[in-house]
Amino acid sequence: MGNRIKNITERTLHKGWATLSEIFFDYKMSAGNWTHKRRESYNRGDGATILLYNKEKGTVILVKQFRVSAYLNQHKTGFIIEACAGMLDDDSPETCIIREVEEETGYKLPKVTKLFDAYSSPGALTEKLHYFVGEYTSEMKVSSGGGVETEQEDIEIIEMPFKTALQGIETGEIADAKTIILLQYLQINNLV
Ligand SMILES: Nc1nc2c(ncn2[C@@H]2O[C@H](COP(=O)(O)OP(=O)(O)O[C@H]3O[C@H](CO)[C@@H](O)[C@H](O)[C@@H]3O)[C@@H](O)[C@H]2O)c(=O)[nH]1
Ligand SMILES: [Mg+2]
Repeated sequence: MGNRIKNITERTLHKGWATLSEIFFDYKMSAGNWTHKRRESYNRGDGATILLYNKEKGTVILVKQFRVSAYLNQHKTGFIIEACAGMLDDDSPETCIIREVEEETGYKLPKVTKLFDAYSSPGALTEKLHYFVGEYTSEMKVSSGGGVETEQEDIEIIEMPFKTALQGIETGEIADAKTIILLQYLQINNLV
């Protein structure tokens, strides 16, 4: 196919908590002619997410927090039920997710299993999300969780039957893409 992208330039439109950039590049169309494109791209770094499950109890642990973007886009309450997740900052995905699980849920996991990476929304975000699953037991609960207070996090921890979570996808109570992907991964692979 040859190189179809050249002359990429980037200009920062807004640098705040994350960075919104304007990207210009030359793009060779399938027909062979070159075009000039402009795209906006939002960069808040990469992240990691994990679904905690307990096979014996048939349960999963999810977290619930207010997400203003969903609230602005028709979610009834804005309180979204999600798999635990966090931004990598300078850590490896595995170190990040073990830290986030403890901060958000209070469980300290000795081991996690990496599944795959996926771009969260490649039309608009740079973000690549690293997906994990991990088995939890009650002995792994070391603190109350709930998030980091200095970061104003206010996270509710929800332990629920795996079947109830699957039903939540059908009813719309669970409406977060990474969470649906992970629940279906457990289902397809008969892990719970
Ligand atoms: N001040 C400020 N704080 C922010 C802003 N946006 C987020 N934060 C805060 O930054 C922290 C980020 O928390 P994390 O647990 O690291 O990330 P997350 O918000 O749960 O996001 C995770 O899931 C997302 C997918 O749903 C992923 O997009 C993301 O990469 C990460 O994995 C939270 O305290 C959040 O309130 C902002 O614009 N301003
Ligand atoms: Mg988080």
